[in-house]
Amino acid sequence: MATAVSTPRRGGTGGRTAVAARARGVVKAYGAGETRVVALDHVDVDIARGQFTAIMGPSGSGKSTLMHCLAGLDTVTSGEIHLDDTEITRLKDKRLTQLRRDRIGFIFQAFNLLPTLNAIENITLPMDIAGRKPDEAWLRRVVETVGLADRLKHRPTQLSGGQQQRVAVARALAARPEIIFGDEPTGNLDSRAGAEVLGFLRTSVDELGQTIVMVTHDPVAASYADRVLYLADGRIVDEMFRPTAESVLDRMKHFEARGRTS
Ligand SMILES: Nc1ncnc2c1ncn2[C@@H]1O[C@H](COP(=O)(O)OP(=O)(O)OP(=O)(O)O)[C@@H](O)[C@H]1O
Repeated sequence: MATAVSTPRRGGTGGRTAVAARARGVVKAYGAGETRVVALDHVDVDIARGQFTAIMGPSGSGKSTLMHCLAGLDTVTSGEIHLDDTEITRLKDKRLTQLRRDRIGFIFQAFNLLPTLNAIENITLPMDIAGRKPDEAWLRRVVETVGLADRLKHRPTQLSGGQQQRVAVARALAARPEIIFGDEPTGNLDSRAGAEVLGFLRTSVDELGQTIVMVTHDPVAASYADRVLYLADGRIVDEMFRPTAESVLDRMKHFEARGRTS
């Protein structure tokens, strides 16, 4: 398959499009001449609002590049990316920085917490920097959703890895971004702590209406998503809805076997 798109429509989404982000004809090439690498090769994709989407594929297939382009962290070589009605591929640096700050949340493999700040200070830091006052009721709900209510005064070193990543999840959720991007958010966690964080991401989609896009290698992590996109050689080659760990693993084996015979 060449595309993973749906028709944008409105209604029941508070006036926003039902597609939170979309890519059309996106090409991303690094280098030039003999060292040119095409990381994304004409990718078309729609990311549905209020859904949890996982991006999978072999190492080097373009997962991180796609996430970075969708999130405005990297520029595209050609093609368009829209966040709701904003074409981010047209924005100058300053506007793009503002857009990332105001409309997008990030969770990375490294928790990226400031060691001198306690949990609640880390959670509200991006809003403090932006000069925005947190919505207290929302903040309480987020903190309760990720199970941190009794850990708010703890510094990162006083928290387990799983708890630190929950702080990072709460930090991403606190500003109510339109979309959260996660790059292997459970990559540094043991399976129990990883399951907890994934459970909270799932809850934030189901109960808080959050839109999440997550890059992962892990079929168990992908099984928390509503939809899995498969990349190979910079193209979207398949997608799966309502995945289970078994069905994702089966699909991965299929691609690996095909990769060996092609
Ligand atoms: N800054 C860069 N300069 C040159 N090539 C790059 C750069 N970033 C990525 N690439 C290349 O683009 C391709 C896609 O890389 P990308 O990191 O998106 O893959 P990935 O699927 O996320 O891989 P992994 O699972 O190993 O993290 C790879 O061939 C990679 O070597």
